[in-house]
Amino acid sequence: MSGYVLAIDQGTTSSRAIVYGPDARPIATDQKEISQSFPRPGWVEHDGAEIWQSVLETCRNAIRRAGIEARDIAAIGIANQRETCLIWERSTGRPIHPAIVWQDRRTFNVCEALRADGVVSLVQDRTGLLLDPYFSATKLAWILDNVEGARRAAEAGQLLCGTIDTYVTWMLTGGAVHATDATNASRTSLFNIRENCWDDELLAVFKVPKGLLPEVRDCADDFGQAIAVHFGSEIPIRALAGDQQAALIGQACLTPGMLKSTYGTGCFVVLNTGDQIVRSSNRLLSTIAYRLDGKTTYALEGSIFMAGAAVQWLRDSLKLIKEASETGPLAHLADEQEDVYLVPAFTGLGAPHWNSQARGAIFGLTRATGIAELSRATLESVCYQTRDLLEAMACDYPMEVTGATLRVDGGLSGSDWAMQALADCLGSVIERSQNQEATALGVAALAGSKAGVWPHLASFATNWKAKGRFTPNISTDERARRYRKWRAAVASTLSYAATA
Ligand SMILES: Nc1ncnc2c1ncn2[C@@H]1O[C@H](COP(=O)(O)OP(=O)(O)O)[C@@H](O)[C@H]1O
Ligand SMILES: O=P(O)(O)OC[C@H](O)CO
Repeated sequence: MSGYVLAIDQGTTSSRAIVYGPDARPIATDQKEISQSFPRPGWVEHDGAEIWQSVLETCRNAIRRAGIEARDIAAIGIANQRETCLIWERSTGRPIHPAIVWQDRRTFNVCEALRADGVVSLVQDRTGLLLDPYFSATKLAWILDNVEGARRAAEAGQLLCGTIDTYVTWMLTGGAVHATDATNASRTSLFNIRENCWDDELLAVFKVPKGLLPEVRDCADDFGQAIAVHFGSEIPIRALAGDQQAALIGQACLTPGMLKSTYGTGCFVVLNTGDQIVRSSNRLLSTIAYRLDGKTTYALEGSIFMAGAAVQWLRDSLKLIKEASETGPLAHLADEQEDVYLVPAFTGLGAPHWNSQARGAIFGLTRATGIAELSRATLESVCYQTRDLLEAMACDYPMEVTGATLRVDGGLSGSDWAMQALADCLGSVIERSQNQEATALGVAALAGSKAGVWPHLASFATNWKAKGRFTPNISTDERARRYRKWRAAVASTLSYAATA
């Protein structure tokens, strides 16, 4: 065994595997898109078997490309899209229903009924989350209630459940380990973030049997061995973390007050709040940033459902572009006189609005509006939503919105045009990490340090470097004018959603 680390990043749009060398530099990577299905309006599903196959294949390809053997790998770390969950048969590993994805809104009515039962403050107090279909609990209960015989089989101990990290670990270990980490557990609505345990009262409220749930461990911990049949020899699994929390570590935001913004399918701003659970008055989430050696570090999070997904809408639904990367150059060509605003509330609006009923809207269309202007409005919508989050965060925690520095990563952060627009929108400096794959790096750092082949996490803070830097380039008045228009567009969208 030498100091190589294999990071798995199982995201909403794709699975990635990256092999890092002993010096923590990426040396080989592989990526495979996974399909998403939308069986009904507001429903979003993944095929669990496809997820598993894509993870296996990308890992094998990355190891081969790295020119190493499985026995050279000291540890595997797994980061994953959070909240998305599965229930599978204990005996075969076969999921009994497609994974219900974090974006899925099918349990809206269940949440409304629970709201009427008065459990909102119980959920908020114990979990730091809001009562919303976004989180896993109502999704798990939905599967149990809608797959014939599932509740009975669950009570008989024949089924197991988990978020994607747990399923991948189960499959990698050949069914030997049923575990998750504290960050993923904190996104289920079933985990008490103060007591650090599954909460019996919440399990009863959401009707999820405790026997289905995985054991909760530290983020850097012993998660067993990937069995030899997968890669030729056993590889220890030494870290699990939700992708946004892994990116917080990959961006070296390891001290209270540091924050990052990740632009993948959605956008997630996560602020490290240290050992303090900061309760938001602005509908942000209090959540677990990481748990190491039994010590929990907390975070405040703002979640936007549509960032890169809005770009995918231009590509896949409107078919205006062939590649996501076309949007930046197109936006650059947009007519400055056109003042178009897109509110991408395709599955409702996330933080700070949390409105499940809102739907997308475009404002300011003229006969001259074309692909360029729509591309610009799409990329700008991501920037304005980020500002909405930061404005809300600054009311809960002492920090600057304008004049600060924001670390960014994720697929969409690769767009220079979008990152310049973000700097203009916030009036802040945007620093793009030299490791755009901050999620994979973060979970590799956890696994490598646990396996003892990489230095302690703290050294990441001193080695962190920006590769791209974007500084604001518009006047204060123009920034204020555009943001006013955006807020008016959101207000109109919400008011339309409220119309019976
Ligand atoms: N150059 C680009 N310009 C605009 N959007 C991009 C660009 N590159 C990637 N994206 C968007 O970023 C998303 C992919 O980012 P990624 O971090 O891989 O997401 P995830 O982890 O959610 O699978 C896609 O939704 C894609 O539309
Ligand atoms: O797939 P991503 O990277 O957009 O992340 C999804 C989030 O973890 C959902 O909470």
